[in-house]
Amino acid sequence: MTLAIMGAMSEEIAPILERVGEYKTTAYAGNTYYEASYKGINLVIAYSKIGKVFSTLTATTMCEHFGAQKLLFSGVAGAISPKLKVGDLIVATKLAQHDLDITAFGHPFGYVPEGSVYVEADKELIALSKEVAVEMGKSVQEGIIATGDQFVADEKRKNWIGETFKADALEMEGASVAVVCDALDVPFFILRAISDAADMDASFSFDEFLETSAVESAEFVMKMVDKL
Ligand SMILES: Nc1ncnc2c(CN3C[C@H](CCSCCOCCO)[C@@H](O)C3)c[nH]c12
Repeated sequence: MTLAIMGAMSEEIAPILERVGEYKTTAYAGNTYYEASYKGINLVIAYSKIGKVFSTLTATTMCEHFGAQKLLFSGVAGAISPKLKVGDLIVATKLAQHDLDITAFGHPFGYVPEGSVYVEADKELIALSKEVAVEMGKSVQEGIIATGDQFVADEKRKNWIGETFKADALEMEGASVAVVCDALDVPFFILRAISDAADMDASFSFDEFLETSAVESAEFVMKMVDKL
C-alpha cells in the first residue's frame, strides 16, 4: 500500500521525515517528494507550500503520480471553537472552503454548481484516530474545518467563518485536499494541532507555536501509520 503524508509547510513534515529516517528525494512539478519504506508501507511525503492551489497540486500529484491509496494530512490550524487551545488536536469530520463565494447568484457560501459545501473525511481513518487517541491518552476533538486562502488574524472574520460553516478550526489547505481525494476516490484524513486563535495575536502565536504544534500533529499521525 502506498500512503501519502502531506503538510503545507516544511515545519509540518520535518517531524515525519525525522521519524522515517531514510528516504528517496524526487523533484517533480515544482515540488519535492520524499519516498520511504516504513514498516512495510510505501510512504510518499511532501509539504505543498501554503494555500489551496499548492495543496491541490500536491495532493493530486501524490495520488496520480505516486499512486497514493490513502492520504493523511498533518499540520497546524487556527482555532475558532473556544474549546480548542494551542496544542489541542482536531480531526476534520468534513471540510469547506470559506472563501468560495458566488452568493450573488443565490448559492450558499462555499458552494459552486456540481460541487458541495462540505466534503466528508474517511470514516475508517477517523475511527482509527479515535483508537490512537485512547492509546495515547489524548483528547482529540472532531469537528468541521474551514479552508481559505487567507491567514485569518481577525476576530470578526474568524467568527463569521465559525457561524457560516459551523467550523471549529480554520486553515488554508484541508478542503482543497478533500476535494482532490474525494474526486480521485482516495480515503483522506486531516489532522491539525492548534497554533493560534485566528485573532489579532494570531501571527505572534503562530510563530511561537508552529513547531511544537506541528510535532504534536505529526506524532499522532505516525501513531496512526503504525496501526495501518
Ligand atoms: N490563523 C490561521 N489562518 C489560516 N491558516 C492557519 C494555520 C494553518 N496553516 C499555517 C499556514 C499559514 C501561515 S502563513 C505565514 C507563514 O509565514 C512564513 C514566513 O513568513 C498555512 O499553511 C495554513 C494556522 N493558523 C492559521
